[in-house]
Amino acid sequence: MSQNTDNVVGMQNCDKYAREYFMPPVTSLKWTQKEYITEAPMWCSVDLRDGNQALVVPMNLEEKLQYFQLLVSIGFKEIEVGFPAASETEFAFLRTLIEQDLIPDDVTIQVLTQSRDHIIRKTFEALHGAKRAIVHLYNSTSRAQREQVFRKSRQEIIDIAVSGAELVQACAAQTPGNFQFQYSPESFTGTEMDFALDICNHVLDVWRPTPEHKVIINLPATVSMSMPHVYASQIEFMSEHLKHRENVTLSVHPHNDRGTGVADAELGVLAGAQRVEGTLFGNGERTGNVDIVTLALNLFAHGVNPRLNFANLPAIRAAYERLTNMEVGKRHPYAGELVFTAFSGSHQDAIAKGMKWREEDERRYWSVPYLLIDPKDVGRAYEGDIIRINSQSGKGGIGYILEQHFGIDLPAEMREGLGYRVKSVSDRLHKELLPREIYDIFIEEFVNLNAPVEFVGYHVANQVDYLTSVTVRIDGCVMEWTSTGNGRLDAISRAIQQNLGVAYSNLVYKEHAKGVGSASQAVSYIGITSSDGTRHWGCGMDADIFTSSVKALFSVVNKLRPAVSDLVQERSSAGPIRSLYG
Ligand SMILES: CC(=O)SCCNC(=O)CCNC(=O)[C@H](O)C(C)(C)COP(=O)(O)OP(=O)(O)OC[C@H]1O[C@@H](n2cnc3c(N)ncnc32)[C@H](O)[C@@H]1OP(=O)(O)O
Ligand SMILES: CC(C)C(=O)C(=O)O
Repeated sequence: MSQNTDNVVGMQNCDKYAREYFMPPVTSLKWTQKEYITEAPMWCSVDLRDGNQALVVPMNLEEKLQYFQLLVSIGFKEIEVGFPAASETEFAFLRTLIEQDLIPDDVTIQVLTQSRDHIIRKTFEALHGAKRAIVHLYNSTSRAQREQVFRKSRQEIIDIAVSGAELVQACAAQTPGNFQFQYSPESFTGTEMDFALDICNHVLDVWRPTPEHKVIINLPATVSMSMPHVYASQIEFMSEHLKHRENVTLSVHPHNDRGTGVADAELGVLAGAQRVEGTLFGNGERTGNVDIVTLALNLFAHGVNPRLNFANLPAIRAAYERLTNMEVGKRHPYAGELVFTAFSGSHQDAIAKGMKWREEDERRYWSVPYLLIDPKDVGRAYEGDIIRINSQSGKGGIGYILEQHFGIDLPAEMREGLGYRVKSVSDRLHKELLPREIYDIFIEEFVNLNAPVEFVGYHVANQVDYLTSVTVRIDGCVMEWTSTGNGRLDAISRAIQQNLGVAYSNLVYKEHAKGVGSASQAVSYIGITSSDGTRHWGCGMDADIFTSSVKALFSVVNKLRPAVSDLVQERSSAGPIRSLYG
């Protein structure tokens, strides 16, 4: 349903934009029948060229060398290393790679050149002795570039491409090294499809690819102009009509002007592209090139081996940021600081339960709610990365933090009270709470509470009716209370109720160990229901398991405040609380 926007002012000049792209004359769109990409495409990193040419300060020689090593370590087999005719640094970098034999045998370098004689000749000068290199020739083909920049007819633009292709071929024949050829009709997305096809076929007719010497035809979304399905249709059209198709490697090179670089690349591959050019984290001109990290990990998340290694993504990101001086956004897919983090309560609850469900049987496919992939697979830790706590958080997440960081496995009922307490602290302070701060709130609110009634010790006189005396200190006075019960804890509980005059029921108990070996502690939780029907919880920690439960009992009794404080005051003035030493 369209909205009436007549009264929305400010953007009426949208009518100056036409859609300067060209839908191909297709009758069938085979790519629409495919559900997902079943195999990783060939990847070509263009970080050191397209990425580098977009930096405020392009990388120096040493930085380019380090970046090259980074790309090799990730597993790129094709790397566009630069535009050797552009600058001394670019030229020297290529010479260094070749002369110092820094290119692994399974890696092919690629260089870009305009279709201009002196630029092509300079490029081959730089390539002298390259073991394997792709020479990437381009000229602009879009209607806008033909009319405004080159002011040439279609035929004249074809002539630029063909003469460049011929010179590349001639230079390759005279230059020591092994060379493969690539052609890009630059600004392809603004080019009429019949013309894009025509110019590529002219270049292919010059290079005449064979199975041994395939040619790469690279169809760039130099500027992304259409919705991704149009780009996919363009790729499929080219794929189906290019000459020598069986000896052509079809490549895509999406930019991200419309924020759809990843979609363009994925649909382009569905539509027949066998190769993708892009950069780490999408660095590149304007809004960048397509992000290969995202593409690769999207495949990974579909159970397809991306054949690039991002198992230590934080280290790759750090190297990228250091060398390019660019920043990866906090919500950048897979790599951003916050992309595996849930602050909100219902997400945290589902994640914590989902993680447990999978821990029970690791053969289960990963389907943890809200987490597309297992953060550990890209080098992220669960601790500190997944669940973080602020005023939007809930008991599930808070319980998860205490369990993961401190081995505290709270009873479900107890989580709620702590949850509200932690949220309110975060809300009041208007900040995220770190695990240690949450633990401190837990300790302060629930653990080994000893005021107004301090537990000092206990003695069990017999095991028949569990005659037990418990020593306490109130307001500096030490006293001993005695009672029987159907167990030691019950006897102590009765002693407390009789001597303090409090009444509670439904005592529930849970305990577990925390830590291992001599440092291990017993952690006990006790819940009671006071006479007004409210549930209260306390926790005790001690090296001795029974002592921890007594401490838990005293903690919860002390939490009955103000009731207990009042009773203590009343009773001590009336005298029935007998002091031993006071
Ligand atoms: C979409 C892309 O990313 S394409 C890659 C872009 N990258 C770069 O440009 C970075 C490296 N470039 C450079 O350092 C410089 O541009 C150089 C060294 C290559 C060339 O420098 P210059 O000749 O001084 O300048 P410039 O690039 O502006 O040249 C413009 C001329 O080349 C022509 N031209 C531009 N691209 C091409 C091309 N691919 N093929 C043929 N001619 C071209 C223009 O029409 C213009 O012609 P004119 O002189 O008749 O007006
Ligand atoms: C040279 C070409 C492939 C390019 O970088 C682009 O069109 O974006």
